[in-house]
Order: sequence, then C-alpha cells, then structure tokens
Amino acid sequence: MIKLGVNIDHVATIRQQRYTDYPDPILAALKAEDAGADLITLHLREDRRHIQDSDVFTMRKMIRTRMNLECSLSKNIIDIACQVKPNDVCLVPENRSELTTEGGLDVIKYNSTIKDVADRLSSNGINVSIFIDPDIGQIEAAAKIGVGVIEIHTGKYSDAKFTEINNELFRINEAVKFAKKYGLKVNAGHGLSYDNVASIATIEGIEELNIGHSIISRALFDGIYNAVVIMKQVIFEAKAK
Ligand SMILES: CC(=O)[C@@H](O)[C@H](O)COP(=O)(O)O
Ligand SMILES: NCC(=O)COP(=O)(O)O
Repeated sequence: MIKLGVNIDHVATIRQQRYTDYPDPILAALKAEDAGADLITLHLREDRRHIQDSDVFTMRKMIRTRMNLECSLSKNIIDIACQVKPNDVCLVPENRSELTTEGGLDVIKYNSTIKDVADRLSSNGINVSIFIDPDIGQIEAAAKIGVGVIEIHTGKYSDAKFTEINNELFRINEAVKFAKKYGLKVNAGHGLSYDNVASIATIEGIEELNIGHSIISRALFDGIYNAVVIMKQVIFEAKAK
C-alpha cells in the first residue's frame, strides 16, 4: 500500500505569523501519526519562514514513525541535518524569493555537489532522496549519483488545467517507468490535494506521497486527525478501484 507522508510546514506558517509558540507543528505531527501518517515531512528552509531549527531537533525526539527532512544543499542546513540525523533527507532546490518549491533540483547542473552532500548524509546513516521534475535526463542523473530514491515534483500536474492535466500525468507515468528501470524507489509530492491525488496514487511504482498544504488546509475545518484519515481513505479508494 502506498505510504502517506504528512508535511507539517504550514502549521508553522501560522505560528510564525505572530511568533507565538502555537500552533505546535510537533503536536500536529503526533496527531497525524495517530491518524495513520506513515512518515512526517518538514522543510527547514534557509529563510526559516516556517519550520525552525528547534522544531527539527524536537521532532527527532518525539516522532514515532519516520522523519523526512527536506532541505537545500547549503552547508549550514546540511550541518543541522547531520546533527539531527532524521531517517530521511530529501534534497530540494530553494530560493528566497519563491512562494514554494517551484521546480525540481537540477541534478545535471549540481551533480558533484549533490553527490558530495548525499555521501555526507549517507555516512551519517541518513537515507537520501532527491526532489526532481519528472524529466528523463534528471532521473538518469539521479540514478547515476546512486542515492536510490527520488521524489517526483507533481507541482506542474497539480497546477495544470484541462488538457495539460493528461499531458503532465503522461509525463509522470513515463518518468516513473524510467526510474523503475534504474531500480529507483519513487515517491511523489507537491500540490497534491483531495481532488487530484487519485491519479497520482494509482501510478504503478509510486511508493510514497508527501502531502502538506492541502491536508493542513483541511485541518483548519476538520482537525488534522480527520484531515489525514480522509486523505488516507481517498488514496485507499483510488487504489482499490
Ligand atoms: C519540496 C516540496 O514540494 C515541499 O515539501 C516544500 O516543503 C514546499 O515548500 P513550502 O512547504 O515552503 O511550501
Ligand atoms: N515534497 C512535497 C511535500 O512535502 C508537500 O508539498 P505540499 O503538499 O505542501 O505542496
């Protein structure tokens, strides 16, 4: 069964608006785990716009499932990752001006840096994945680095309208097939919602979905426990069809 990673970044977004100590992303993570989340994802951005260093250290102590830390290649962030030792690190691109992660990491362009960072993380017992676009060349480059896991950026699919939706779905399907030929573990995420997740969840070969914004948004009305349970149900029903 496909696994669900719940990204709790945007609980911290609300907190950071007033610099209070609530809402607590750790509490959200624990409730998400109670509801069946298979892992918790959090993104320590260089600008600390939501998740703070303290959240990362505390999360490591409190989490009962798996901790998947998303971060850029920057040294000070990787230093923290090596101190915290989450189960997984997903390497993502980052720029201060972006609203959210706009594309996948350019593995071809930053190949040697990514390899050095991945080797350093692996030597600290951390499983490494790379967040990339559904692009054959990027997948080939990721496979050659030897990290073994990729997360396909589903943002273009999530934002697509009308015929673009099927075009993006085809692109993701082809990318997953190509990645499996290289023996890669394939995850997916970004912009997935209760309305669009089914077509991704049913792609053969995708093992984990990382979903945050839509779950935290739903949690504002139904609570995080129910928001996670409903997302798991939507995914289960899609796979059962
Ligand atoms: C890598 C990715 O797609 C998201 O997990 C990332 O966390 C998005 O950044 P924000 O959470 O800051 O929107
Ligand atoms: N890597 C994707 C993720 O963790 C959550 O992205 P989103 O659902 O908040 O867009």
